[in-house]
Amino acid sequence: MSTSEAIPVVLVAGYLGSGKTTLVNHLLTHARDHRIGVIVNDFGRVNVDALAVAGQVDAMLPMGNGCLCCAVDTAGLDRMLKRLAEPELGIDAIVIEASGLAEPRDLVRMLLSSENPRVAYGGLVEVVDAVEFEANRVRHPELDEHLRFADLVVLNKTDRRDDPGLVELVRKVSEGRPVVRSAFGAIDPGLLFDARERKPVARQLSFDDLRHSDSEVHEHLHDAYRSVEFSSDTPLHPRHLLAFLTERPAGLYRMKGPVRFAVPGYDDRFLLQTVGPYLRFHRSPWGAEAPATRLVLIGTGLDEDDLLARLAACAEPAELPERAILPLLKYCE
Ligand SMILES: Nc1nc2c(ncn2[C@@H]2O[C@H](COP(=O)(O)OP(=O)(O)OP(=O)(O)O)[C@@H](O)[C@H]2O)c(=O)[nH]1
Repeated sequence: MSTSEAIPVVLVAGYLGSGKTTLVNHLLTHARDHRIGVIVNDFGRVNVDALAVAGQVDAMLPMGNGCLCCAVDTAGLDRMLKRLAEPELGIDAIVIEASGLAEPRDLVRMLLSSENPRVAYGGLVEVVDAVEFEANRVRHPELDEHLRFADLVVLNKTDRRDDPGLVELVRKVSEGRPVVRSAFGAIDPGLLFDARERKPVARQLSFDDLRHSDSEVHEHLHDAYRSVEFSSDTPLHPRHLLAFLTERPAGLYRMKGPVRFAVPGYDDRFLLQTVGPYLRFHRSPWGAEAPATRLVLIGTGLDEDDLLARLAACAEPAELPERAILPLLKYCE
């Protein structure tokens, strides 16, 4: 299996009672054509309650909707990832629900150090209780740091408190992380990951798909996040693209798509994937696909015109020497 097909592993963290299980269950029940594997990193306490998983550690249950659930302790994480990533399971994404007391950094570190080529870091989602936000910050000052470490913040329980000032505060504390509001964890799975191979990339993230899929989720979508598409037949200058990627706008959560460069010897398909600050390219031949850059950018508060103009400015029709691409190769798998 090529790394371009690596399964994203999304970590869902957040303080006790913030709504992590509710969000995970929402993802499972709104999976549409995604197949999601769930790992409850809960140090013994199984709490995927809405799915009635009354298992013991390492239990793995095939669910009616095609999902798999299991519970695992930290030591077993790698083993569970390996099992869930078996190609015959056809899993599109793996979601790990951290214990409310877990240190998200440890989980991220563990994931990034995984040597399993079938899985890839898919982002740290920090769930925040809108009602208890200020009180929890006082009781647990480390929560501020968790927010700064997150790739995406889900401000949950907005049915009980929906305050624009709070969104601003969360954005400030998290130092500009993308923030989406939710009630009962109702975020669109398409924000976190794509369905693999069953649909062409161009459709995976289209608003039309989302519009016609689920009205409840859809209601949150417009103000929750947006996707911006950029395409160019003209090759991009690797250094200019890297400069863009280094200065990604704060609200940009993830980015994906093939990139074309005009560097002799490097005219392959460079599949770009970013989540938060993480960035990688997977290089492979174009095959039957027409060489062109086609990127989808997903985030909150994105300035589409600015993004498109900055990406268009990366176009460089002239052939470039090898040294132009060298700095980018360290992000290649
Ligand atoms: N009103 C309201 N209640 C919510 C929302 N999301 C979750 N809850 C409730 O809040 C409680 C805690 O939700 P969970 O999803 O179990 O939270 P958790 O973060 O998994 O909790 P721990 O596993 O204990 O850390 C449950 O009673 C949920 O039904 C929401 O958006 N609005």
